[in-house]
Amino acid sequence: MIEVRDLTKRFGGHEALKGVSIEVARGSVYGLLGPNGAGKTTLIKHLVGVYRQDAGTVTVAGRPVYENPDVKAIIVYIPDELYFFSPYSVEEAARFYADLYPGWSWKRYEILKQVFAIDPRRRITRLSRGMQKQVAFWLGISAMPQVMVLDEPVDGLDPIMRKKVWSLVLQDVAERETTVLVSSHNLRELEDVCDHVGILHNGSLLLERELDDLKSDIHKFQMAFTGQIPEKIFSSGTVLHRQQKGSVLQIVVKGDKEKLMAEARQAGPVILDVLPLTLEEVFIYELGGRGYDIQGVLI
Ligand SMILES: Nc1ncnc2c1ncn2[C@@H]1O[C@H](COP(=O)(O)OP(=O)(O)OP(=O)(O)O)[C@@H](O)[C@H]1O
Repeated sequence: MIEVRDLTKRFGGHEALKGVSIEVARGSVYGLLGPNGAGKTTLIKHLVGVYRQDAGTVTVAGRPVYENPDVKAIIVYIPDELYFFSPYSVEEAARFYADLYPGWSWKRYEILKQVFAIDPRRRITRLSRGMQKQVAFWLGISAMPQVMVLDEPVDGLDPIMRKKVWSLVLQDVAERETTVLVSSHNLRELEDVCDHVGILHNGSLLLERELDDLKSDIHKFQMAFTGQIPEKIFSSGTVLHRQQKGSVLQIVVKGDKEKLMAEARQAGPVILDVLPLTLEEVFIYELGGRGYDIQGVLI
């Protein structure tokens, strides 16, 4: 649904994107992670047709986005810094959206009134930042888009509203196969909602993976030994991390779980556990193994 190929963007002498390629299939949620200045917003602004690329291609539903109103009519963009026309009430903004988006549903708008509980006669610019974000989702979801592009979407929302907003978006993904690209600094926020993630750093994609895969081929073994801890336990996988405390060994290995389990048993531990890994740990070990200090890349 979303296809970005070798995207390059320069601002004066600064190369903000250096040949980035990503693909987001219909009905999936792609998380774009990266520290400040990595290029997330720049990439997003290409996806929604604000910027024209210096090189590469950017297509949504098979068509270029830049200067293409037909494609823009299927995309809802919720930016980090919201902008609303100052005299508009929620109701007036809804009428504006209804004209802009062919898929707009007044029925949905009415249903979502109960969720957001904001008086639609209120002028949007007089609402708090978090309430303005809620209005952006209220209108965005009512527009029935095929694609949602969300830049730091839940920043400024309280925890209950974060959950509500994500559940509405994910419901749309499940029922209407909406395609979502979401940017964030926060790995934990994305862990529960994305099925793919990409890490952008200094204008390049460091890593791009399917979450299930990412978690399924890295394993953390905890073993306790009565005697000497063997130097080498695994011969089939790649050891990403090893920590020994007294008689307990924690070892993070990439490889086939069954084979690794057999090798671990062979070493003769008195206790053997496979511990669950968070996405953050997976990234720490994956990128650490490639010479990156993840702490400097993500929070
Ligand atoms: N309009 C612009 N003119 C000049 N430089 C820009 C412009 N927009 C972005 N940049 C530069 O491009 C780089 C990427 O910026 P971008 O806003 O895409 O990062 P980001 O990953 O979204 O960061 P953040 O997490 O802080 O929002 C930065 O070095 C930034 O200074």
